[in-house]
Amino acid sequence: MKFNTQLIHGGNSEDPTTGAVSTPIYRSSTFHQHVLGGEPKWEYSRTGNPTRASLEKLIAELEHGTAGFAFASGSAAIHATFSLFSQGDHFVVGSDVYGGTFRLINKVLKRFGLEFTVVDMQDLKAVENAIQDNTVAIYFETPTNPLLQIADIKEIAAIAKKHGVKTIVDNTFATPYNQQPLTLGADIIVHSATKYLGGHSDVVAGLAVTNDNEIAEQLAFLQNSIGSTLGPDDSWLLQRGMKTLGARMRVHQENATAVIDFLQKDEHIGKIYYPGLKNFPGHDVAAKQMRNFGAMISFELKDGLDAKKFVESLQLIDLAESLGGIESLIEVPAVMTHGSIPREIRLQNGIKDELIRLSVGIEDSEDIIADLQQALEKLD
Ligand SMILES: Cc1ncc(COP(=O)(O)O)c(C=O)c1O
Ligand SMILES: N[C@@H](CCSC[C@H](N)C(=O)O)C(=O)O
Repeated sequence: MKFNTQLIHGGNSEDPTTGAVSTPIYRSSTFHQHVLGGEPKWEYSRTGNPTRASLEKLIAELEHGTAGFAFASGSAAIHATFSLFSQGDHFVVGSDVYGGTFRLINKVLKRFGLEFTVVDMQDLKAVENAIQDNTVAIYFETPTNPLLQIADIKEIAAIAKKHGVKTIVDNTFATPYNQQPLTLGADIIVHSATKYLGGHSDVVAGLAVTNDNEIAEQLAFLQNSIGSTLGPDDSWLLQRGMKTLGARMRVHQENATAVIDFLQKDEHIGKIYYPGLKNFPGHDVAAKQMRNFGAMISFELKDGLDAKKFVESLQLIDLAESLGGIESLIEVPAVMTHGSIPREIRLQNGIKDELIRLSVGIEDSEDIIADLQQALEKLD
């Protein structure tokens, strides 16, 4: 089955008892057991739920994994993944990650004795040099949030394998439509499914996928033990959203290309961060490992122009945290999504106070551009 067909017909796309083509929402918290002490397929909905299982099967298929796991948020999926490891274990982690992941690492996981070395994932030598005797995994995003930096998954996974450590990729920005890290050598993928996978800004969810049976067994154990599972209603809503991922991504891409073209020509715009630009540092690697470059764009205004006034002047594009929804969203990472990173570390990692991040939606591109233009003209 090809990708778009899989989106629609993958998972348990037909209910075994009724033939319903949309997986039913099984709201039951528990399931009747016919035999005491038997091994029922379903016993309790934290342990396993048919609606959630359909979604988990679908994401495993899309990412070429053998097992998928659905969580109450992307952060919960990331937390469960790090919970595979133990006190004293060391991780090499990308320097540009979502602010909440930085917070989880620094304010939570470190308290439990996990150790981290932060590295620019674009520098393969630095990645290898950061590996220590107690390193267990390399964790990174590509493209990153919010600088759109590109890490070479195949090369990093090869370094990891050479040293006997795991590769964990946050595939939120690319989605399996644009990039499939397990096929490039990664061991675990995590997603904030709140973003492109859900696609309609109406569900908070997280997913993890692996192709390693031992990790899968442990993740199932942790998912049940920690209990931050995705409920059946949200599982259904997410799978419903995912059916149109391919169709949405094509329009997101078309619109992003038009917006990039506009931004490049506009006199108010300074630096643009977008892997589709030929002179962007990660362009060649992105072209090699991604189907297309995606619809996340970060940019700076020319020196002296007021970023606050610009984002507050937009009328169609929402000033809001999150990304990947059908509606265009804009934000200032330093104040919003990456506000939990101390300013000096943020600046050191390249996230300027004035950086603006745009998630290009699937409205008519003329309207998105007209809105950007009118807000930019207010700066004159
Ligand atoms: C790249 C990335 N990973 C993980 C997360 C966490 O996901 P969630 O908000 O669903 O917990 C986010 C955003 O929140 C993100 O942008
Ligand atoms: N205020 C939230 C931040 C949510 S950011 C959501 C998303 N990852 C994005 O990058 O837009 C928090 O502090 O967790």
